[in-house]
Amino acid sequence: MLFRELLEAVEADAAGGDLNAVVEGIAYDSRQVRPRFLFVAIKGFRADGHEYIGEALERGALAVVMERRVELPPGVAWALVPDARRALALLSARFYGNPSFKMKLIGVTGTNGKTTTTSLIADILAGAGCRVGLIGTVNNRIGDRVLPVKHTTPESADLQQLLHEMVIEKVDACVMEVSSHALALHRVDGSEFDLAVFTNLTQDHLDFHRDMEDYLESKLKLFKWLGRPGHKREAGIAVINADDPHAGQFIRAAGGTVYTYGIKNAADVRAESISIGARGACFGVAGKWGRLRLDLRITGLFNVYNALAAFTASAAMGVPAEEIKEALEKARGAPGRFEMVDSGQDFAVVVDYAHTPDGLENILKTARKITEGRLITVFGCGGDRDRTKRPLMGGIAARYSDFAIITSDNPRTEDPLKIIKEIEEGMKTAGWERYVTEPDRRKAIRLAVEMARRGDVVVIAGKGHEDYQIIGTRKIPFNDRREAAAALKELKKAEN
Ligand SMILES: CC(=O)N[C@H]1[C@@H](OP(=O)(O)OP(=O)(O)OC[C@H]2O[C@@H](n3ccc(=O)[nH]c3=O)[C@H](O)[C@@H]2O)O[C@H](CO)[C@@H](O)[C@@H]1O[C@H](C)C(=O)N[C@@H](C)C(=O)N[C@H](CCC(=O)O)C(=O)O
Ligand SMILES: Nc1ncnc2c1ncn2[C@@H]1O[C@H](COP(=O)(O)OP(=O)(O)OP(=O)(O)O)[C@@H](O)[C@H]1O
Ligand SMILES: N[C@H](CCC[C@H](N)C(=O)O)C(=O)O
Ligand SMILES: [Mg+2]
Repeated sequence: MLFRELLEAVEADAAGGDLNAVVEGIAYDSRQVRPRFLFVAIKGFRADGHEYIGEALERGALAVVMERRVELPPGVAWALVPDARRALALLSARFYGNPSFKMKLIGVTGTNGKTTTTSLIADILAGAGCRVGLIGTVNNRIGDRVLPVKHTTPESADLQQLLHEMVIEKVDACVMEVSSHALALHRVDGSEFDLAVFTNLTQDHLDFHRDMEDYLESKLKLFKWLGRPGHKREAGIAVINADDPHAGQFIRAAGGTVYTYGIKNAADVRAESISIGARGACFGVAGKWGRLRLDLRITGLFNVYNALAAFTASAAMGVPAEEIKEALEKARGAPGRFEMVDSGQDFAVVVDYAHTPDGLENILKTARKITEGRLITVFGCGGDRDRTKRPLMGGIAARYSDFAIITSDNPRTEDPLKIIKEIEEGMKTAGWERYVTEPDRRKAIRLAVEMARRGDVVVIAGKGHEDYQIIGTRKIPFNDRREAAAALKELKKAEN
């Protein structure tokens, strides 16, 4: 595509060089530049893409989009833009032919429940005969083809390329997780959503967002876009959790049609007569789309919310209630979310991805309901992430567990012992002493399994599906489910 045609997608302050240059690809990282590419220079948190323009040109870039003027060899096409991340998104959308216009695009945002809810919606739409794309934390999928992920929500250029591949592969609907980072950093600008779901807003990411207000503002963006004049889908749909204290703000922000779901407050779709069992949740759904009973294979009150969100979104898109029921009752949810590790032992071992105060509270409340003996919690907190959630999670573990083992999550570049100490503060504030610390996650899991007796429940929280542990800048293979299974196997050997 000609550079000048691409530029129609952005409001450039100035442009020059060979505007008729034919751009064959777009890169935001100099190391990914190939001959005849456009390089977009982003001033990041750690590095400044403008410093890498030289390297991009050496690799064959023929055009550069930048926020500040950098001397370029004559002839190289260029444009100056006020916000390079936004420009990257709009240029990429145009380069790939605005793929989001060619399918139904469903975005799910919220602190917790995005992966689970997107996977449920994807199952329902696939059951209804759609070819489905999925974008999120665990993996990206085009139909049955599974692709690896770097982020929950990809950088805009990667996202547009992926959506373009989905168009080629005749995807009817793409369901994607939209993280607050993505909204704040313009990764989904240029993607137009038909439907947006809000799950909940609780504390997380205060390392990145100034405060909760700033976190909320970024999530609201997804809803402000819906159904606005000029938006290609003037009839956008918003699906909102009526029980979240921020529901009103989302409802007011949303354009298009709003549907709410909930358990406590008045809502268009409500769950009633809920029973939470070890192997699943069972409840009635009543409201706008009639009345039916759901017998799910996933459990916990939070999964009742996720299922309600998926139900409401799919019903609003026209999937018949009976088809939704069939798909939801078969669904296994996302891997590493309340996943039981069962080797025939007489206590339960649950691996879960809870890594926020609210997530941990929910999972432990659910675990409590199925615990006859003691609830033993193994958890840590990620390094280089929101520090203020550490003592809160310590306090929550203290409130719901009979015993806790504080260990390492992904310490990244922080000192694991320092992270553990910050978690411990929460236990100390609660005046609770029934815990030990064990920075080696493998040993911590073994210890929990060795301690467990008949009727106990061991919850291993924080890493869920992750198959690695990030220590320093190294990513080493590590898998909670496999570690728990290995610990159980050893226990059996020792008993025989
Ligand atoms: C906080 C955050 O989201 N940071 C993202 C941001 O990084 P940054 O601004 O620090 O980038 P930088 O390293 O300063 O580099 C600036 C620019 O120079 C370029 N560069 C750099 C080096 C070089 O040799 N050449 C070059 O061109 C880089 O490609 C980049 O374009 O832009 C980068 C390029 O897209 C992202 O990779 C990076 O994600 C980092 C790695 C990250 O960990 N993000 C996490 C927190 C995240 O996004 N998480 C959310 C989910 C959270 C949740 O829901 O729980 C997600 O959506 O995954
Ligand atoms: N609706 C919910 N409300 C509160 N907690 C939830 C909810 N759904 C799931 N959880 C908890 O949060 C954990 C993460 O769930 P899930 O992966 O679906 O969320 P996510 O929003 O995709 O997380 P991430 O931001 O890391 O991508 C689960 O393992 C569970 O402990
Ligand atoms: N998307 C979240 C995942 C956190 C998972 C947890 N295991 C951790 O590493 O903190 C993040 O990047 O903050
Ligand atoms: Mg997720």
